[in-house]
Amino acid sequence: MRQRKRAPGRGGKNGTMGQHHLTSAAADGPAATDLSSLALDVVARLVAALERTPLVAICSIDRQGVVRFCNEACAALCGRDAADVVGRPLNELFERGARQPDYDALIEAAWHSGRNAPCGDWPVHAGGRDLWLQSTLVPVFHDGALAQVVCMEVDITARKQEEQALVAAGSNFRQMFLKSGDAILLVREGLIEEANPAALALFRCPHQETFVGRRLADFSPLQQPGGMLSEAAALDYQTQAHAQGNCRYDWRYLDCRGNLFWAEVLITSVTLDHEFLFYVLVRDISARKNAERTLYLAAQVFENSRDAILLTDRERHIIAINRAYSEITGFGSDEMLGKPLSVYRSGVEDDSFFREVWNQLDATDHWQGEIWSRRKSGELFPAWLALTAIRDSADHISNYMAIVSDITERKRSEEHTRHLAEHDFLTDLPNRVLLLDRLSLALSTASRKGSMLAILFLDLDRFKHINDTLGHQVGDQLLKEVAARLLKCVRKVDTVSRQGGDEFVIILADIGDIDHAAHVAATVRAAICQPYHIGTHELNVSTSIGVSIYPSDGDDIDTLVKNADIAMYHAKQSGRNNFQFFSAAMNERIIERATVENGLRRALAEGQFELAFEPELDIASGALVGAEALIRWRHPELGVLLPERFIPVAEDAGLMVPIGDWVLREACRHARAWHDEGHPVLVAVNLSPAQFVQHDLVDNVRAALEVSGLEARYLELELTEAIIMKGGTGTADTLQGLRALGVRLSLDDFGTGWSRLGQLKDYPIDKLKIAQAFMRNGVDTTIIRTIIAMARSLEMTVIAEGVETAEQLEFLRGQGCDQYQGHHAAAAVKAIGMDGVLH
Ligand SMILES: Nc1nc2c(ncn2[C@@H]2O[C@H](COP(=O)(O)OP(=O)(O)OP(=O)(O)O)[C@@H](O)[C@H]2O)c(=O)[nH]1
Repeated sequence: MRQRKRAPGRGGKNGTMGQHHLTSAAADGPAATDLSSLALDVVARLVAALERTPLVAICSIDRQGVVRFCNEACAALCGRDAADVVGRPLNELFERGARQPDYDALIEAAWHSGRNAPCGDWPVHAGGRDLWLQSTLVPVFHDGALAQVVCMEVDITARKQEEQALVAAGSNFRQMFLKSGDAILLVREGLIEEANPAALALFRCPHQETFVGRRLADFSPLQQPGGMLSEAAALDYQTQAHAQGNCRYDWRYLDCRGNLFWAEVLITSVTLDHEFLFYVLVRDISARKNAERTLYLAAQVFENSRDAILLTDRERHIIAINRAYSEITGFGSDEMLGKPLSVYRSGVEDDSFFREVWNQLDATDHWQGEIWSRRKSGELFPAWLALTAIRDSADHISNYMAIVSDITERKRSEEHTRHLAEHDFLTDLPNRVLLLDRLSLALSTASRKGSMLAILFLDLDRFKHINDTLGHQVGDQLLKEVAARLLKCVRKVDTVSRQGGDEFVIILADIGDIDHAAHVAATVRAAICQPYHIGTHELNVSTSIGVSIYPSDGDDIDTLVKNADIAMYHAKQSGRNNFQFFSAAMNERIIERATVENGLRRALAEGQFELAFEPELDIASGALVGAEALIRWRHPELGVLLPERFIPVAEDAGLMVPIGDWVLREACRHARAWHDEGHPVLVAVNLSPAQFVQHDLVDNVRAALEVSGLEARYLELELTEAIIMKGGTGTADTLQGLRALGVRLSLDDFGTGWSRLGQLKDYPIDKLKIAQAFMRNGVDTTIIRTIIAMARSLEMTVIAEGVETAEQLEFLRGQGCDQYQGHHAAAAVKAIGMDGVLH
């Protein structure tokens, strides 16, 4: 047995107390003498092992509780040398606090019973540390008597701490499990083992038992929204969780009341004692899913809307456009985003329009209306624009949304529908509805302007006969052709409508006088009478027309139409193929005009016109210097008619050119005859405006001179101021052309209409005729004086018309007037026997 030197302690005399004690115990025991040296050696080794074992702290105490032996581990546990431990009370080395009495009782029991005390865990303060010790008390006998109690202490502090930590952790997790807002389920071998209160609430299950023992798949619909079977999908996720430790996914569950809800699931795979568990965390995300769905739907609506949608920021800069916007306008996102909304205005509506729009939008958050929009190609299209202001949570406008609907088609179809409603299907003329509308407009315009309008009511004559003999189809074609002809007879401002059947109504807007209406009625009648070629048929048809005039025949629509209808009935009664005015007086006037017009044509052909001559005398010498040719119509029934009776009709009927031509030739012929008789007198011929606009006036004058053999200087052409005022370069050219022939030009009726006296000197005028008006009612001396002075300064001859008295003549003479004409001149000519010259 190896001996080790040890420092002497209070409890020992020579070195290691334990060795000494045990050795002595072995040497002193009754069996010691019997032990062989081998046995002694074994005991010694065991004692040494006990003394040095680090696992168990061993000490022994005497009946007073004082330590008599301790091994190295025990000394280390006390934080002292072994020598310092031996001799100290055990309770001083290992303080057991409140449980000390229990421990003391155990020791006492051991001493009394001589039996081992049960092993126990004790919290102990030793060596300055708090420890957990597992203590065992073993009584040791010596010579049959209980000599010591051996205390064996195993330091279990680390294990105890671990156990406590585990308990603490377990408690925390439990708390978390119970109080978690998320549903947590523990699944063992595919079956739910436990569910927390949040799970019960989420799945609306009344008890744990509803869950326990069931599969999670029992709380899912058969299929998930993606179409997969729930069971197969769940298995997939579990496999993933096994492989990766956990797996997160969205899932559609079915609660205990049969309602579906969305959840986010975190499934964690846990392995415990070779068993697989799933820790399933279920969080209700219905609200999020709904929001996602709403967002998704909003995005879908935005993108798939057939209307163009455009979003702007608060400053009205474009931040998004949808596909339809690009399709409708042709503008892509790259061209639109970031640009101000105003850049894409069509330009049709002005700034003030859009100011109003934005004012209303900012006030009420909405505006909608029709505008013109422009495509990238530049094409304009009608659009319905709906603007909405979008507000943030603080109620401030954060964005604007514009929805632009292309309403081109709608407009077109509305237009088409309206057209169908307002037009006659056969002729496409306005029908009665549109006619009344137009008539109402025309009437209010006429009433405002104080003008006249006419209504022509037409009905084809014996149209039924065509239908009956040739069939409706031919009748229809005829009606179409009639419509086309009617349109050609009127101006754009007039309206031609079909009332139905073979009746048509024409509105002639803003007519100057009833002659205009009569003229159109006559033109229409003539146009309808022209033969029609329909298929193989040549047809002749006539029409009867009734005319009413606003305001004289009525001032409202119904009266005017009714009266035109009555007038049309009269036309039918009067033998058809004619027109009648509603008012008898007008009818008479129109009939007279028609009679005159027809008579004029005959008069030209039959030579019923004559010329009378009014002499023109030189004031100074009293000599006959010329004669003005004046036309007369020797009417077979009415006798001699003065120009006032027939010239206006001739002008309207376009007869002034042939009549004027006749006058010109006849006057030249007369003048030449006077010359041949030895009277070199000048002849004056009035030109009408109609002649003046003729291109061949100069040629006609030349021809008249040539045919008659009259020298040009003896022909004087009288123009009116109106002719010169109306004329442009054409007038000046014609005047120059006439002047070049050598004829003289005089200005008739001077002083009544001339507004630009300055122009006078630009025209080759030889003579001014002071208007007769200045001679009537006494003499307007100022004007006559002015005209004479002006003629003088322009070196023109001046002649006064309508001179009736010697006083007038004297006045003119006093003013230096050159010539005169009128009754006084005629009388003078008679007196000197010259009147015969002019016949
Ligand atoms: N082809 C054709 N005929 C029509 C249409 N609408 C009405 N009619 C016929 O037009 C004819 C009109 O006849 P009326 O105006 O009454 O008599 P009319 O034969 O013209 O004789 P008067 O008017 O007295 O001169 C009738 O025979 C109708 O059947 C149509 O759309 N097409």
